[in-house]
Amino acid sequence: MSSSDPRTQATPDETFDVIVIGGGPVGENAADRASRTGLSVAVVEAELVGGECSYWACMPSKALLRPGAALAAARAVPGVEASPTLDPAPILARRDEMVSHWDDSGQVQWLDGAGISLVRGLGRLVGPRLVEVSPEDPDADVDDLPATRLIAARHAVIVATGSVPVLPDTPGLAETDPWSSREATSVQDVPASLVVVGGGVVGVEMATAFTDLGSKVTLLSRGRLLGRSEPFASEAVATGLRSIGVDVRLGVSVTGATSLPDGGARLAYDGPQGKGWVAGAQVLVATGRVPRTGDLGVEVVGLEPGKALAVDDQLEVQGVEGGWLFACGDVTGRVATTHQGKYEGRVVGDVVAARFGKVRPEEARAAGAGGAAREVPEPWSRYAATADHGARTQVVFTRPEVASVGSTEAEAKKAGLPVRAVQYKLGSVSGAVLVAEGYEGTAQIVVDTERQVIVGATFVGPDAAEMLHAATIAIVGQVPLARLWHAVPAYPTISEVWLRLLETYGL
Ligand SMILES: Cc1cc2nc3c(=O)[nH]c(=O)nc-3n(C[C@H](O)[C@H](O)[C@H](O)COP(=O)(O)OP(=O)(O)OC[C@H]3O[C@@H](n4cnc5c(N)ncnc54)[C@H](O)[C@@H]3O)c2cc1C
Ligand SMILES: NC(=O)c1ccc[n+]([C@@H]2O[C@H](COP(=O)([O-])OP(=O)(O)OC[C@H]3O[C@@H](n4cnc5c(N)ncnc54)[C@H](O)[C@@H]3O)[C@@H](O)[C@H]2O)c1
Repeated sequence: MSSSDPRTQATPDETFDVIVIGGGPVGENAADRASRTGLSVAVVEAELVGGECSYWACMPSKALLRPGAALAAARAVPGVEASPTLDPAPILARRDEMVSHWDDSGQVQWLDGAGISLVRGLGRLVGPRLVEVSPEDPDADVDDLPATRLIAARHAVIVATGSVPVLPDTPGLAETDPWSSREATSVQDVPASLVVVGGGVVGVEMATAFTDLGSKVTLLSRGRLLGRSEPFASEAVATGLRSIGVDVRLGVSVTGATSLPDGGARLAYDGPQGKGWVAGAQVLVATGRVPRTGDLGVEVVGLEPGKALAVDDQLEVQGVEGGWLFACGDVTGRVATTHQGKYEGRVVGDVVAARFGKVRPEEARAAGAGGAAREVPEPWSRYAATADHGARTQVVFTRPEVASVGSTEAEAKKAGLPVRAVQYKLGSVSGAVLVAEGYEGTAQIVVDTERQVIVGATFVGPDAAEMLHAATIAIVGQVPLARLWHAVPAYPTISEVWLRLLETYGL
């Protein structure tokens, strides 16, 4: 859009210091921090405040997965009466509670309490610091939605619009009316059988959840499962899925899909044994997500719609003049987890609050204020998302769980680090034996042998999730192994594996 576009000349209906487009978990955090130095902040949200994570992703998926994990834990201890199967009705009812019945009034109340304005509708950039907000579906009955209006930001716009699922252009696939993770996590009627396409995080978690709910699940994956994880984690998850009854087919590429007369679908694929097919009552496509910039108007500031918004460590969008456009969360393409996105939200909120709010001059400088002569904020300061690089965390809530932080061994080697990986079987630790009969799991640390610090860690096993944060602290703190030796794990906890890992390394 040129500066002669009538929308950029129009008087805005309202002006705020900061506009956040997207009221998901990441946008909420950014807005909260940005408002802390007296700036007025508006959040523009097209659907529900709380975003994908609260209603169609993290919360409902974990609510569906927890009962299976609890039952497995009960079964692993003699003397505890465990039911033979799970009952879907109360599981779905609890899921509904966890997503507040897809009602965002609690989150809206929170925004109100924090003094942040909510502007409902789809936000679109129409010029520098200018956002047009319109009802998301212009044809809908929208009595309660405002007509299109123009809002302006005095200082900054922060984009936190998240991501959208990808549907491969496989012939016939779209016509089978496949589920994305939205329909899967909000399921009301559990299908008798489910074919999952994609062996990433959504694929393996949903294969687990729907098996627990009673579906007969087949999972088709082009490569190994969880392709970015340590290979031993991929193998453990494949074994775990097969042990609960999932038909896991690896190395297969879906070539076509046909709808069946009874409402199901048949998928054809090429696999290691040649051509094959599988049919199911429902198909779930879990082949990844892309940043949501397609409908955001980024072309007006010279960026390409559909692409990630590339940011620096202050979350300032690269390639846009004037230091006013920022982005955080899934839309940046950096990391696609809620917690890492919220961390970015806190960083960008603090950067904006310090650069444009009422703070001491040295604080503003530390946050990178000052135009061309500005200082670059220090790594690991509150104005830099340093942990995005070497200390990303993720937990995959399968059985076994996979919890990881930092680099895998392969990533560290690729980055040219001199590393050595050491593993220890969790089942040999007293704490694990007490938690479950026949506990199976593995812990691994990747050590930079020159600096004698940990650069990556992976824990695979029941309840491995809760072991992760110790590793995260060791990595972020760059704690030398010689000092970690003095972090004495309590007996008998599963964390005693830390001692065993250090002994295995040679301490
Ligand atoms: C099935 C599933 C399970 C997951 N489980 C986990 C998990 O256990 N742990 C974890 O850490 N991560 C998990 N994730 C990833 C997590 O959901 C995302 O990383 C997280 O939601 C990103 O937050 P966000 O705020 O960037 O985006 P979102 O949560 O997608 O929020 C973006 C918001 O922006 C709004 N929006 C978009 N465009 C506009 C616009 N133009 N105008 C106004 N509003 C707009 C949307 O309506 C939405 O509310 C899961 C993802 C999926 C799909
Ligand atoms: N517990 C968690 O933290 C959690 C849970 C779910 C999702 N998420 C996030 O959500 C994002 C999306 O998850 P996802 O599983 O959809 O994506 P993903 O990128 O993790 O996995 C996608 C998988 O689909 C495969 N694939 C891609 N195109 C394909 C095609 N045409 N045919 C067959 N397979 C194909 C890929 O090889 C990959 O294995 C992830 O980045 C993840 O971080 C996180």
